[in-house]
Amino acid sequence: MATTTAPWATEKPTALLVLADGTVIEGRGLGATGSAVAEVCFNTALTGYEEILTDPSYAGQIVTFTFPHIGNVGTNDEDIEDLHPAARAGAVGAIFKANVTDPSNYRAAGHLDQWLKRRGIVALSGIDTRALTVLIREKGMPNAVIAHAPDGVFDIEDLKRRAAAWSGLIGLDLAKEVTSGQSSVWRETPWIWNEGYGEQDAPSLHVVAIDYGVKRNILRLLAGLGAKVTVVPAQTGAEEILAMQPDGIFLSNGPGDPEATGEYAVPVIQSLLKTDIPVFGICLGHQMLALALGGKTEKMHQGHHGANHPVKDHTTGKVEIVSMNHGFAVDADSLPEGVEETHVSLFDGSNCGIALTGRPVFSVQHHPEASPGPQDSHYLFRRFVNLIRERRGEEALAERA
Ligand SMILES: NC(=O)CC[C@H](N)C(=O)O
Repeated sequence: MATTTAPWATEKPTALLVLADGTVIEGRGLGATGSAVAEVCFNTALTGYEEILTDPSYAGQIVTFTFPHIGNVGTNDEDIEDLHPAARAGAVGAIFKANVTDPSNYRAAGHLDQWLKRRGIVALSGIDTRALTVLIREKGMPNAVIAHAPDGVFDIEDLKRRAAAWSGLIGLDLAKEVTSGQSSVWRETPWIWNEGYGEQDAPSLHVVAIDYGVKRNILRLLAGLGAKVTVVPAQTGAEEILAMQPDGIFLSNGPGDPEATGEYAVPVIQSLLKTDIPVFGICLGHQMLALALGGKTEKMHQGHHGANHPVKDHTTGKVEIVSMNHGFAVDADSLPEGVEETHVSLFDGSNCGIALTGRPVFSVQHHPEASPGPQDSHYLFRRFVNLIRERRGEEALAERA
């Protein structure tokens, strides 16, 4: 029988979180044994831990869940978000407050502990996640090593050295680590209650999605709106993409520093922008579109990771509650003339969307595909498909279903 009480009175710690400043936090180990060095962030979503941990944008990160009870709905094979699960792109570590209980849910196929082991995610439970969250809010996202040893034996000085020596996410191109090795066609459509995922039959338009670490639900939503989606590796050249005769080009989310990834992605995006093909970017794709247009990105203090962030769409005046996962942001003041700021975070005023004036090119910082999170922003996929339909002389879909 799993326990949910803090075990320290009677147990030896079997996991440690060692921060780059030498702070050592003791917990109970679960998931993979061994250690991982990464940046620690916190995510405030109440549900969707499997989708969060398999979001490739979390590569190079350890996720602290502020929601105290994680794991009680178990795991299944449907709620994964990375395109190539064998490659295990996503978070390298996870931190929970309560110790993980046995699963209780009709969709559960397994226990979170076993699932974390299979995914190679090192995890720790039984700590004061509020205190860690306050620390991140005050000091910013720390670099750290998370270590799990079932016998409780650790070389703490070595862990401290490794945490302090890690370069951090600034300057790291992680998209090349998580992108597809080859092109593929995506046909799965969104999940429907009691039916599961669907299969596309007759796509009417073609979208090429550049995979910097794409989430599956983005591809499902595009497929559900009638797009045949060809997913191409991050380093695919513009000529090769244009030879596929896309009706639209999608720039995906992904991990790491947009400036580092931009080294090869920006020239490709700049070439694609010379055509009149509609372009839509999400998160890392948004940041790289901004870089391609001459803007700048910067590292954030604590980042935005959750499923309850209010964002205002200036083009309609409406507020949407969105899913977010980013530690870098576009500096709105750096945007050149001809690039409008379309969306803004109502938490801190940071940039959440841009569009090229008079052109079918736009992107957002948040995650309109949710998974997990609210579906308020699904309309952005329809906005993209409508730009494609307009260029093809077809009637627009209603922006909200
Ligand atoms: N979800 C994403 O695409 C994240 C983009 C980028 N890696 C960031 O942290 O800001």
